[in-house]
Amino acid sequence: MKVTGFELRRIAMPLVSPFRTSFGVEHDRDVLLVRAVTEDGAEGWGECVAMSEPLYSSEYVDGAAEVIRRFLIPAVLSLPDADPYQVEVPFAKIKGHPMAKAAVQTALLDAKLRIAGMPLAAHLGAVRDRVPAGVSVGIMDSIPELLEAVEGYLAEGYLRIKLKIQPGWDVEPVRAVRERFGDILLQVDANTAYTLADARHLAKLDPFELLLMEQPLPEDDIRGHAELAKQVRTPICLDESITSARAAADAIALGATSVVNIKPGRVGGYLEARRVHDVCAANGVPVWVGGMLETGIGRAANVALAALPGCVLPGDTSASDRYFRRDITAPFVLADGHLAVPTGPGVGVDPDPDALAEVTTATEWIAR
Ligand SMILES: O=C(O)CCC(=O)N[C@@H](C(=O)O)c1ccccc1
Repeated sequence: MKVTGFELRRIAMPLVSPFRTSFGVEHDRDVLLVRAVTEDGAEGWGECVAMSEPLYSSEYVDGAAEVIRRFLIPAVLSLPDADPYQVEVPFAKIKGHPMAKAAVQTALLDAKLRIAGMPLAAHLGAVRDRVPAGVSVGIMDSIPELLEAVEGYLAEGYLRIKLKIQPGWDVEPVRAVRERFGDILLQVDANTAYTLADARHLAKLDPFELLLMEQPLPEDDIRGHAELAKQVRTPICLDESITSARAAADAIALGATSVVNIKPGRVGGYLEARRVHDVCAANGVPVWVGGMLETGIGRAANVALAALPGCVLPGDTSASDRYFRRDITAPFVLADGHLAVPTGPGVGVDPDPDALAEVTTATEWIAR
């Protein structure tokens, strides 16, 4: 597949409500989209999930744009065949920047699959035509406000609730939700906010029968998570720590995780995400697909990934209106608590030109 060039397009997507985590509050998304254009006029889209600031991981959107512009696109254009599998060779020589790499690789994968007329879900090995939807609920100013938000999401049909937690907002909110809503599927996400010294406190979550406790400790504290797993009954799920299939194998072998959140942007793309899925499946470790507040482009690809056999828990694949008043693609809409897996070639959705124009803040074309 010959690529004539790439478009880097920045869009500003206001969130329907502020989204607060242990590392900050998001009011809008400054998203970088990558569009690959091939010689015969086909195109493919990739969404970079890096946030505006390096708070979830070391990447941030301006930095990702620079790495894509200076290093990743030249690496692709230097290849005789801009194949998404083959770009992993020159990309491996560039250290880090998985979200930037994922955006470029996904644009190439989308183009290749559109040309072949193959849906991404089929290419990845999907076994379902719809996936159960979970929803992520941010840290709130009060417990009544939290209960109102959870009640609304359950009324919409979400099948799993994930509560963001941090020191000072953990046991009480979980207790309140469990007492109010009974035995719903419920889990928590700490985004690295605790240390091993908090083990006894985190064990206070055990009576609430949570599905999992996500990333309680810093992303590089694998030993700490293995130690914590011996002190709490709630299953540990890693997110930020799982940067590759090898990292997943190591964390599993060391007893640091018993569930894995797969995020393609965090591991460098959907091809490595499938490898993480396969390593976890080989070890009997359940996985689910996390989210980074994606637009319909990234959301479509995540829903395809969530249809793989090992994805046995509802993911953070929520409906578009969880975050956006108007998505740049046809909105993903909850149906009986599920999202339909796109059936079109590639990621299976296209940006609506008018919606895209409305939110575009910058665009640049980078050619051979
Ligand atoms: O539904 C979604 O897309 C968001 C799910 C979610 O909570 N993402 C969290 C996370 O740490 O997993 C996040 C929020 C903000 C920024 C980055 C990540």
